[in-house]
Amino acid sequence: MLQTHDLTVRFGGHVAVDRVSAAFHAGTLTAIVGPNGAGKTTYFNLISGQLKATSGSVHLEGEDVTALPAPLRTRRGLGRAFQLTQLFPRLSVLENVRLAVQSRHGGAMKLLSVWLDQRELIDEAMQVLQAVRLADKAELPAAGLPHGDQRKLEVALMMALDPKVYMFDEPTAGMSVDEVPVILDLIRALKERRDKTILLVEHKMDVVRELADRILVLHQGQLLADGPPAEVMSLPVVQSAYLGLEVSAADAPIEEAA
Ligand SMILES: Nc1ncnc2c1ncn2[C@@H]1O[C@H](COP(=O)(O)OP(=O)(O)OP(=O)(O)O)[C@@H](O)[C@H]1O
Repeated sequence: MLQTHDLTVRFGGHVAVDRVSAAFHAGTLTAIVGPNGAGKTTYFNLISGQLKATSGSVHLEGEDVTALPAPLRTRRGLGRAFQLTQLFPRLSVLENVRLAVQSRHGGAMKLLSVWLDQRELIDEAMQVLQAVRLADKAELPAAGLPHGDQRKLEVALMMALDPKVYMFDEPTAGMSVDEVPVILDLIRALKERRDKTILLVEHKMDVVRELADRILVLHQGQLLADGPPAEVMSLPVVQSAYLGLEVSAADAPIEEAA
């Protein structure tokens, strides 16, 4: 289980994420929605360790990981789609994914011969590339991929690490219409496995409605609503937030509105 407790970050006087408490369970896909600037990406950054919290905590499987830097949180099983800056741009697509597969296997592969190591790692990396439909671009340098393919590569790298918690931040943004279903199918397949905790920041409400077991609404850094999709989306306070009307979590507590 992943938990945030009163998670908060301030940038000067601005509180971008404001005492957000929530728990995320394996087998559940939670969509995090909210208007632009609501704090969704910042909340992700606090969970993954890209940003240091001003106060509050993040727990993974009962362990307090709040003080851990991002790479150590990754090792504990928190998977955040890689940013392009974290790739090896001159290495091929396949090499990048192979390195991610290798880092997941860690010491376990040492027992095998070097040749077997390489063969198995490459086979596994190719399977991941097939899943995201990038196998035909395996030999190209990562930096040369068009935008949609780079987004697929980000997902491929996360899959190669096979974390306990998958965090997708607008995974289909900037993709062409024929590429979007590839990523959505993958997320659907992950969900069907029932053993992964999936967090999805997504603006497209049709995607959210189809995939989410639960919706968490952020508004001005605060948790405005948290619950099953139909229930949450029908709340007047949520509709107001989406229409951009003046509203705050304090004006309409979720308990009263539900
Ligand atoms: N490093 C930073 N320094 C200062 N302000 C920041 C920083 N990161 C985020 N913010 C501010 O925090 C607020 C929340 O931003 P965030 O990107 O998390 O929103 P979001 O909900 O993901 O928005 P969008 O849907 O547009 O991506 C915004 O007002 C943003 O300007």
